[in-house]
Amino acid sequence: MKHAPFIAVEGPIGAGKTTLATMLAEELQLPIVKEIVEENPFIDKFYQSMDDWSFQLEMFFLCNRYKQLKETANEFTEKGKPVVSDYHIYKNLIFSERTLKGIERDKYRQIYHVLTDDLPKPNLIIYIKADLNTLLKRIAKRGRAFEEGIDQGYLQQLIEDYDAAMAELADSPSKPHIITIDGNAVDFVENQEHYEEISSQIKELMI
Ligand SMILES: Nc1ncnc2c1ncn2[C@@H]1O[C@H](COP(=O)(O)OP(=O)(O)OP(=O)(O)O)[C@@H](O)[C@H]1O
Ligand SMILES: Nc1nc(=O)c2ncn([C@H]3C[C@H](O)[C@@H](CO)O3)c2[nH]1
Repeated sequence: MKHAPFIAVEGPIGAGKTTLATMLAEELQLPIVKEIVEENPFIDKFYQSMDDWSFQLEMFFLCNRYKQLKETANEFTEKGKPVVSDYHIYKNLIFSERTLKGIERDKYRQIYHVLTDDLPKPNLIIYIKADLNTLLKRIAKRGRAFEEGIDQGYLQQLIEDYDAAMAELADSPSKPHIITIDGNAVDFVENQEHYEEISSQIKELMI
């Protein structure tokens, strides 16, 4: 890898991004950038009524991530220091293209590009793929109240959107290296060998 690794762990809701990103940051002694969840003032309302709250929610995520990634650039990537994150900024487009419609979607897309085009982009993505059953089990295990009645059609659609997005990212100008993990079969939480298999692939790329 030519530059210091900027590692993003990605995958649909409940795939295990924060869990894996945290494990990697601990083992590799890297700083971690984590998504803001609990302080989000729109997330409950969004899950109760997506049509009414999508724009506010997507803008909130975008502004937060923009701020975090500006700080990440200043503190780490522009200084050639490695960092791991439990998201890729591109997830804003993955979600917003699904949740927004018409003029709001067009406006959001424009704002997204204005804000993010010059942000640093990860050069290594760990993509955790998982099917609907696995995600539903993990979401239930985590037990966040606002995700209790999550629409299965929405989740399935996001699974497919994520696959398409990873193909787009692979072709994007930042040309990230993408490691895809079968999140149904690989259990990096309970199985140490499974975890080491992932971390050794990353360590090899960091040499
Ligand atoms: N490989 C795994 N095997 C079993 N349980 C897992 C695995 N990965 C994650 N979990 C559990 O699944 C739940 C969801 O994991 P986590 O919060 O890391 O997902 P996430 O992808 O970051 O979610 P979100 O999209 O909501 O940010 C947690 O309870 C976590 O302990
Ligand atoms: N609509 C929408 N847009 C996003 O950019 C986005 N990022 C995360 N999420 C949802 C998934 C989890 O429920 C919860 C925590 O990740 O928030 C999002 N929802």
